[in-house]
Amino acid sequence: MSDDATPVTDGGESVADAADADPEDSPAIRRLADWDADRLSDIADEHDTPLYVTDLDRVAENCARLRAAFPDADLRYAVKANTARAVLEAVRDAGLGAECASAGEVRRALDAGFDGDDVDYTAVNPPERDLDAVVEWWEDGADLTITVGAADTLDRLRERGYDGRVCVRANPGVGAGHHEKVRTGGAAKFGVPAERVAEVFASARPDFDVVGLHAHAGSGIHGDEDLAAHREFLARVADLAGDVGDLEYVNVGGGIGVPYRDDEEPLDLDAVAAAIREELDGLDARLALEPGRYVVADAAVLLTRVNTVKGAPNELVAGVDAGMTDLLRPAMYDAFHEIRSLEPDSVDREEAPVTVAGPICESGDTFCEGRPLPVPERGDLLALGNVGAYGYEMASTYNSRPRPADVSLAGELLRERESLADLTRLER
Ligand SMILES: Cc1ncc(COP(=O)(O)O)c(C=O)c1O
Ligand SMILES: N[C@@H](CCCC[NH3+])C(=O)O
Repeated sequence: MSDDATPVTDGGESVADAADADPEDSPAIRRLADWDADRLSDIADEHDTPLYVTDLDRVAENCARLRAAFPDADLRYAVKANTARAVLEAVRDAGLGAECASAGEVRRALDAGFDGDDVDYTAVNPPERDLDAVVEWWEDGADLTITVGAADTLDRLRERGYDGRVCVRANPGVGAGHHEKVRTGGAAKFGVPAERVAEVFASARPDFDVVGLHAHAGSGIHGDEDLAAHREFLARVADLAGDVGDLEYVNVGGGIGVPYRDDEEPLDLDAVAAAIREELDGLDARLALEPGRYVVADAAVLLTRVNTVKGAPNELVAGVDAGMTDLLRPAMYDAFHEIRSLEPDSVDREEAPVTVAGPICESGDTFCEGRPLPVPERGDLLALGNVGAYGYEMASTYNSRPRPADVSLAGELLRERESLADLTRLER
């Protein structure tokens, strides 16, 4: 990496704000047990459940720790992880840019005040209307970068008269991440195959301002096996960057994982940074990263109330008012989320294996099966941890369930609860 690399956003006041969050003092992970049960209970009483509660200060702290570990890198928050405007503003104030997966995310980023030149649009098989919109905003002065993963996309940009900044996404053939469905590095739909990268760069250079090489291994990289795969990914990216040369930056994507279980240790960010530096050593280009999960995962909890308790002591089922429509990750990836009873007397209750299940008509609508928890009672308030990333964002209205509300820990309404009327608003 070049020594004169500079942060993507001017240091200025906003970076100082993130530094105010004091990365030294902020723990590497905020455990579910660290949330103030009384505060969460009050918020649930006021706003009802199911309810996301988001700690915007924690978002700033996470940004500050990233900045401390990668002082010279272009950091672009992957907006898809959590698009709440207040979250985007916290990230912007912390001095990070925005990485966007669609025209909709680009619009959200611009509306949240990101400068156009701090915005990347990662165009994966981009729909016509997304390209139309993004090129229009570029013509209107948003000097964004479009990350392109296919020669076809370059042609479609040429047809639209776009000659702005382009970053070419390579598929280095190796992926990493918490589940096969989120390992993008080797999946054919993403990026230009390694053997065609040089050719695509050569064809793009006369027509666009080609600024970078991009690759993304996958999401939720955590644990030794993943880190080893990520190393291999980085080595391949470095080779490709060496082959194409003359780059402003090499973007190694997102993917920094967080621990979801209480007994898992958080990643050592400095070690991750050192591995990246080692593998990319000698390249005359800035480093760019686009973390999503790391910024927001532990900044939110999902509150839900028990409405049904049934079953024999050894097969207790706690029926709750949140379901896979509010938090899809357990149903989709068998993802583990900690569950904590927020009832003051729960510490005095016996523990038993409990299945926590939602109101949806599928057996997959289960947050845990037979997990040791204090014996639940109807009306109990439960919290699910680490839901800030890909929690609310993957919520749906399946079974005609309105999406939940999202409230900041300070009590500000970030996203209203959907109403029954909202469910039919688009019908004609
Ligand atoms: C291109 C790209 N960049 C960044 C990210 C963010 O990943 P994560 O939230 O794991 O950091 C993703 C999601 O996997 C992605 O697809
Ligand atoms: N939605 C996934 C992450 C996908 C990342 C986007 N490429 C999850 O919840 O883990």
